[in-house]
Amino acid sequence: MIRFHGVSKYFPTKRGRHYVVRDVSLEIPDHVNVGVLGRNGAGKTTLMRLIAGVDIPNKGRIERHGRLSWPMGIAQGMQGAMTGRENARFVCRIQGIARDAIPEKLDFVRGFAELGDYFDMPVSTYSSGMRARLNFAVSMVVDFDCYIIDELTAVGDLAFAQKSRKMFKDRRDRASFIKVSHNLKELASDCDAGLLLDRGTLTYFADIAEAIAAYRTLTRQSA
Ligand SMILES: Nc1ncnc2c1ncn2[C@@H]1O[C@H](COP(=O)(O)OP(=O)(O)OP(=O)(O)O)[C@@H](O)[C@H]1O
Repeated sequence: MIRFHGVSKYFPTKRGRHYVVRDVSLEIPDHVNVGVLGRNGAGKTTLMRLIAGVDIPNKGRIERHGRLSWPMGIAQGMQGAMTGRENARFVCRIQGIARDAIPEKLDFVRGFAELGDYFDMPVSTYSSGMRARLNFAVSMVVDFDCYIIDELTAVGDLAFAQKSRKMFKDRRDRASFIKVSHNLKELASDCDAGLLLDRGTLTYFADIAEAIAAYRTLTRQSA
């Protein structure tokens, strides 16, 4: 369960504060796959960073129960001077994976991220897509209760995105996700519930179809 208690997040601009969320209180239940909707620049990436705890609110707090992943999909979070293998090994260690289980996890990451020989080269030599695939594959070796996914389709090609979606389907009974996507068809088929972000307000819909309908109304109004 994730609970927002009076959460505000803003960025200072020349014209004053730009609010991504303003005084938001809501609850995201456990075991529910949630699709995050919002227009370009609404603040979806910032919201995912807040939920994952890699960014903090200006006001209020976010209560989290269970193990949440870091934001996946974006090409961040890996040490450029270290190789993909070293990064993956480091994460395995800090996440408490048994030493003798690590080689198998590293093989999985190398294969899943489709890095080939680059796995043993510094991450600074990777393309942003390769970094994001590494980030994604590494998070898959940890048993999180909830995965925070920011635009998976931006991670790589369609085949990678499909493979990743299948991975979540296979884990459905033990893990859920909160994901941002501009692909409404994908959200409708993969998610149970929705979060709609618009001009500082964040609304939780227990039914993804209702969230998509509200988002469509919003985009029609601003068209
Ligand atoms: N570090 C920052 N400093 C100032 N403004 C920022 C910062 N990070 C984001 N913003 C602004 O906050 C708003 C939300 O950005 P964010 O990237 O979270 O939106 P988004 O909904 O994910 O966008 P998109 O759909 O285009 O990917 C944008 O207007 C952006 O310019």
